[in-house]
Amino acid sequence: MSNPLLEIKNLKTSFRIGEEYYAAVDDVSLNVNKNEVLAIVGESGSGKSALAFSVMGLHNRAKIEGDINFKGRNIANLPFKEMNKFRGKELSMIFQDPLTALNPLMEVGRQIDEVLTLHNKNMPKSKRKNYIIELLERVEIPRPKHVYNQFPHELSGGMRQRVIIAIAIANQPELLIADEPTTALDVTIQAQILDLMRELKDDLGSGVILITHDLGVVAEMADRVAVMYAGEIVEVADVKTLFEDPKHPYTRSLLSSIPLVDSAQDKLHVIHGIVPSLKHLPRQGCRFSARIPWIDASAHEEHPELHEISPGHFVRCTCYKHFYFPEESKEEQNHDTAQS
Ligand SMILES: Nc1ncnc2c1ncn2[C@@H]1O[C@H](COP(=O)(O)OP(=O)(O)OP(=O)(O)O)[C@@H](O)[C@H]1O
Repeated sequence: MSNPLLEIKNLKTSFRIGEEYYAAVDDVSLNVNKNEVLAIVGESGSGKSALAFSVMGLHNRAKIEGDINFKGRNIANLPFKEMNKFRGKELSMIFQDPLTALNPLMEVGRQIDEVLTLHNKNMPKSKRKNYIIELLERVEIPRPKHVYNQFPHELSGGMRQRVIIAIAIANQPELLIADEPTTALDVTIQAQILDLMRELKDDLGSGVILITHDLGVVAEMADRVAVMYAGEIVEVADVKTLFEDPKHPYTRSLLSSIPLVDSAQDKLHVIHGIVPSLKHLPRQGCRFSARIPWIDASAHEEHPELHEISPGHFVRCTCYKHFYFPEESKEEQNHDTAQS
C-alpha cells in the first residue's frame, strides 16, 4: 500500500478549562490519501474543527499529543514559524464564513497576492497579477480583472467563498481542509461550490478533509467518511458502505434523522439530547450510551474499541449489534436480529 499523504495517529487535542485539560479530540487515528476526500461528520461540539485546527497547527493554546504525519514528517507541535512553511502552501484550509475569513479592508487581489508572495518570493509582480486573475477565472468569478480590485463587502456570499477557495488553492496545496465550506451559502450556490471543489481536487490531485454536518454534502463529495462523536471516531467506511450499511447507533441516528427523497424510509428518528460540553463529556465506556438509554447497558463494551467488521469498515463498541430505534416495533426488531 502506498504511504498516506496524512497519517494522524492517536491524536489528542485538549483545552484548558480552569485547572484541568479536557480532550476535545480523544485518541483519533485517521489517514488521508492523495486525491481522496475524507469527510468528517458529526453534530456540533463533536470535535471536528478541533481536529482540523490541530492539523493546521492553529491551536496555539491547546495541548496536542500524538502524531500528525504529513508526507512522512510529524508536524504536530511544530513551532508556529516552522508551520508557516507548510500552511498556505502544502496545507491549506477553506473556512466556513467567508466574511470573517477575508480582510474587509483589503482588495481581493491583494489578499490573494499576500498568500502567493509568502511562498513565491521570487515571482515578479506582473506575473503574480496575471496568475491571480487566472485563479479568479479558475474559481469561476466573472469579470476577474474588475473583482481583483474590489473589497469583500462588494461581493455576494457565493463570490466571497470562491475568493476563499482561490486563496486556499493559490499555492496548489497537497492537502486541503474544508471546514463547513458551504454552510453559509444558499442551496444553489452550495451546489456550484461543491462542483468547483470536486473539479479542483481532480485537477490538483490533492487530498481533502471535508468537515460538515450535512450528510447531503457527504454523499455528493466524499470517498470515505469518518463519523465523530464526543471527540472519538465511532465509525469509518467508504461512502457507499456508510450510507447503505451504517452500523454504529450514532451513524444510524444521523442518517435516519434526515429525510431521503428516494427511499422507502417512512419514519424520521430524532436524536435526543446534545453532545455534552467538553467538561462533561463521558470518558468511560461507550460515549453514546446516554443518548440511547433504551439499549441495555450490557450491550456496550467497557473499553469500546474500533472493530474492523469488513475491510476498511470500522465501528466502535459492540452495542451496534444490539441497537434498534425505539420507534421500531418489536416485530421489526426481531426480524432484524434474526437477519444479522
Ligand atoms: N479554544 C477552545 N477552548 C475550550 N474549548 C474549546 C475550544 N475550542 C473548542 N472547544 C470545545 O471543544 C469541543 C469540540 O469543539 P469543535 O469546535 O471542535 O466541535 P465541532 O464538531 O467542530 O462543532 P461545530 O460543528 O459547531 O464547529 C466543544 O465542546 C467546544 O466547546
